[in-house]
Amino acid sequence: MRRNIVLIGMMGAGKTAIGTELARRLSAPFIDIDAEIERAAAMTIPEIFARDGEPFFRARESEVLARVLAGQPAIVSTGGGAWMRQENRERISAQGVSVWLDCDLETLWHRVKLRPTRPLLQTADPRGTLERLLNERNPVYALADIRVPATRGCSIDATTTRVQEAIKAYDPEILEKLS
Ligand SMILES: Nc1ncnc2c1ncn2[C@@H]1O[C@H](COP(=O)(O)OP(=O)(O)O)[C@@H](O)[C@H]1O
Ligand SMILES: O=C(O)C1=C[C@@H](OP(=O)(O)O)[C@@H](O)[C@H](O)C1
Ligand SMILES: [Mg+2]
Repeated sequence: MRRNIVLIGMMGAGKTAIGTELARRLSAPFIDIDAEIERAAAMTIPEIFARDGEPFFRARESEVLARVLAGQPAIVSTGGGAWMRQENRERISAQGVSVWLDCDLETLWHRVKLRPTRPLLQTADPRGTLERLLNERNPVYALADIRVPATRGCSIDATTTRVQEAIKAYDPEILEKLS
């Protein structure tokens, strides 16, 4: 049954911020998959990448996502790479509505450049890495049920309103299941 709202998109697109605000407005549970992984591992995401590597992180990410999607209906914010795995996409599509926060490179870079919390960007050329990932991932993000533009001009508030309206147009019943 499709009963979760699942935010997908690049690092810095606003999945955590918009998910938090959407859940507040709907009085619905909010779950951030990265935060759940950190809680379960009692380590931060950079620590998990440094100690156990990306394949280990991806395996934990899929496990946590499956558990969360099967739990109470919720607003779920994924990490940017979660949607890249087919098994994750299939689970999300079976148990929720996927919402892609589509954001341009300049905006993403502006938001993530000062934060050391994203291990994939700890490279010699982080902006180039972000651009490469964006170009690789955008065609896959485009498979989402709903696309919402999330560029620099739109505040968290305005983007959340757009997400709400897009979900209402796509499947009004899912909002009822959440509240
Ligand atoms: N629409 C927006 N307008 C302004 N700032 C935003 C917007 N969306 C996100 N941010 C800010 O950008 C940063 C990254 O957002 P975050 O929600 O962590 O992105 P993600 O979870 O997709 O990586 C945060 O500091 C957040 O407050
Ligand atoms: O894009 C990615 O592969 C990742 C995005 C991060 O989450 P955010 O998208 O919330 O930054 C986090 O899961 C990890 O650093 C990997
Ligand atoms: Mg996030």
